[in-house]
Amino acid sequence: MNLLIYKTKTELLKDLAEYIITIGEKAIAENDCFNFVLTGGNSPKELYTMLAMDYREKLDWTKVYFFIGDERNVPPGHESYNGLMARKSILDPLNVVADHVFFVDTTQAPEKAAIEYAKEISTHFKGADLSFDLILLGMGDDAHTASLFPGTEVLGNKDVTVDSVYVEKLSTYRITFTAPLINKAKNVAFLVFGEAKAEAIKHVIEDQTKNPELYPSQLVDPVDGSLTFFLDSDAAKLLDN
Ligand SMILES: O=C1O[C@H](COP(=O)(O)O)[C@@H](O)[C@H](O)[C@H]1O
Repeated sequence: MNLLIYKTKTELLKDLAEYIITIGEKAIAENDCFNFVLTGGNSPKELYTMLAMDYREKLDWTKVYFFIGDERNVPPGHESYNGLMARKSILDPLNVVADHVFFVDTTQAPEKAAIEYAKEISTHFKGADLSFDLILLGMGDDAHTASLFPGTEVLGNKDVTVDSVYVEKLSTYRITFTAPLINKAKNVAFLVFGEAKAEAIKHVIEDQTKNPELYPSQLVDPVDGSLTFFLDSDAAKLLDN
């Protein structure tokens, strides 16, 4: 596990953008494409805008395939739809073509949407291992990541797939990568900033006895890949070192 702590969010985002470009270049050099999973929520918006503006000449974006690690069960045009945020902040500004974007079809029932999304991913990987080049993750202040929320059934899903989950405290369904699918990735990076996440991050990184039912981000532990936490000093303020 790599732990990177930055004084400011701006320094963090710049370094994370460069890390993404490095991984993208390597993937394209090796396989002629970069399979990149985006995180949702608020935290990545500035990063995505930065990639689309300041890094548009730094990578061959026509070779990138974009996925989303979790989705809210709202129509695709809804302001809470993670894919819409991605569209506005990075995909449209980079003129990414439709067949390089894999988003969850929430016009279907959540169970069906999850099954269809898993199928689309499998088809894209043409029967090979479902190992993304990079999965970017955020984390909520309750230590959820993707839509792996505390106390939910999906935490026990051992399949390398996409699942639907009812999140009681939000009274809604979500569609999410399972932990085993995340853990297949070649690289996983957490983007976490702000004081509100300090306590959760302390549990996720430092707890000797893991309790993923309470802190689901503890489930993230790539089998063969790298795991890097990009934190600002506020999110890292309760860490021992
Ligand atoms: O609901 C979600 O929350 C997490 C964290 O979001 P943030 O707004 O605190 O950055 C996010 O990683 C996930 O993709 C999203 O659906």
